[in-house]
Amino acid sequence: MCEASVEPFLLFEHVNVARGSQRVLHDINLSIRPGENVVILGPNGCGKSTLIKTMTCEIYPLVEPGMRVRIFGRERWDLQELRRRLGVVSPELPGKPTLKTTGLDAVVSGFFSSSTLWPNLTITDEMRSKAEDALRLVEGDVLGEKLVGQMSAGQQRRVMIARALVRSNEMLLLDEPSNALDIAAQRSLRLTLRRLAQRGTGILLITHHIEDILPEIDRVIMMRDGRIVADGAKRHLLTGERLSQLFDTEVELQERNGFYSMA
Ligand SMILES: Nc1ncnc2c1ncn2[C@@H]1O[C@H](COP(=O)(O)OP(=O)(O)OP(=O)(O)O)[C@@H](O)[C@H]1O
Repeated sequence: MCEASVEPFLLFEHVNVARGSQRVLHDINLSIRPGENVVILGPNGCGKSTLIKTMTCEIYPLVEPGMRVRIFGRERWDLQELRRRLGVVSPELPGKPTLKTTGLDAVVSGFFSSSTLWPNLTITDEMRSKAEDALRLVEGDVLGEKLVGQMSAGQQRRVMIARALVRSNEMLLLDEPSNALDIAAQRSLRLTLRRLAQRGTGILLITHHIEDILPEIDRVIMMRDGRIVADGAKRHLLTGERLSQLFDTEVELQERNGFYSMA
């Protein structure tokens, strides 16, 4: 199959989004292929999280002439169905009840997009077995029995990735995944994400940590003031000069074994 015939995972045309009375995304045009690995970079408040929330239909664009949103080739989605195809890992837990849930049950709760396994839910053996597989995939087997509220931030993040993967392993959307993780937990999270990318899961990453940009990520989208100001190959865009302009501060970059860091 030639590349041009592959239906994009996401297609945004002339997307504008308001939050409150303020327009925060302006004329976003974006196409992302399934399995593509992309990082979105930009200063605080530039609209990165709003963009992700628009992709997951938590926020809707303004209905205006020329606006078009297609996700997995469709314009209309039942939210539950969309969340079954799209793995979303946000910085927060899905809700307080998650804290009293075991790691395995938290992953199973992903099938229902719920914060815990409420008594009315019907859980099948297949769901449990898929949840165990997902936990294994993030090397979180030992977390199955542990209460989420008693896990470290890094362990919770692993469980949340498994929870996102249990529904789908097509595309994983991660908003600041390494926040609040210590150096070892950040490293192990990156290894987990690299493994997933190498297996064909598309990674769409928002981060403030340059070190989070995996070697497998080859596309960089830069945002500023609610607009996409650059979108292209990592080798062209991930430079100190570009980042200095984007963040309005002097940035020097160094690259080692496919990873970048501030010099
Ligand atoms: N719940 C909200 N209600 C109203 N405005 C909001 C809300 N959340 C965000 N905004 C505004 O939308 C704009 C974009 O915010 P968003 O959180 O998408 O940026 P961001 O790039 O993800 O920021 P950060 O890097 O700090 O997480 C900002 O001007 C922000 O003040």
